[in-house]
Amino acid sequence: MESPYKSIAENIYEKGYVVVDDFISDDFREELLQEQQEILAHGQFRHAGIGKGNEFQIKPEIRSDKVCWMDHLNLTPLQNHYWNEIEKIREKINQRCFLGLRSFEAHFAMYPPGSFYLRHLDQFQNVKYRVVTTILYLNQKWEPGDGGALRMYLPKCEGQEEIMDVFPKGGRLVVFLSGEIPHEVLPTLKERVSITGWLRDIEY
Ligand SMILES: O=C(O)CCC(=O)C(=O)O
Ligand SMILES: [Fe+2]
Repeated sequence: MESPYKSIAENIYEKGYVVVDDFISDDFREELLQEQQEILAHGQFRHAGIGKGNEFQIKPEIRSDKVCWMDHLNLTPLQNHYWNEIEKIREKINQRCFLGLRSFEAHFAMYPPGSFYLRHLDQFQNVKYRVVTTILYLNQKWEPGDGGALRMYLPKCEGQEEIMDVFPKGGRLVVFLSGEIPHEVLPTLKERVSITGWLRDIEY
């Protein structure tokens, strides 16, 4: 079988996004979820905001998730394993797409019941170093009735868009071009846990 990393890079090159099921094993997903729950229990999650630097604002009417950033200089063993998986994607994307990706940033995200994130692009308006978004879902089970889909607006010819809804099924990885694919998180009925990361064209 073709390596998932190479196939991710090929899909990013051809269409700008890809959804990969079972990107990680169920054991690894469960361990990451447990780590997230411990961090949450220690009160280390914060209300997420929008914008960068002086533009940063907490706006619950736009996004109502909570996040905990990973520290790339101080990763736990599990976070390091996750980082290494993303590193393999970074290498393949650079080889195939010449995007000059140099670094990565990531946070755990937790959407409490009733929360959402309205339509947006992941590139900031003032600084555009986020080039590729990666989202890995950690919930054990997800039913369509639980809501919380990631809705992507895929650009088509003549300004048209195609809507694609992706459920946050555990172990599923979604990768897309941060500056090109608008997306939103539809209101979730259940606690929704993920790791969101961005491959960047700047050094640490
Ligand atoms: O969790 C998701 O499905 C998307 C999250 C997102 O769009 C973001 O954090 O920028
Ligand atoms: Fe986003």
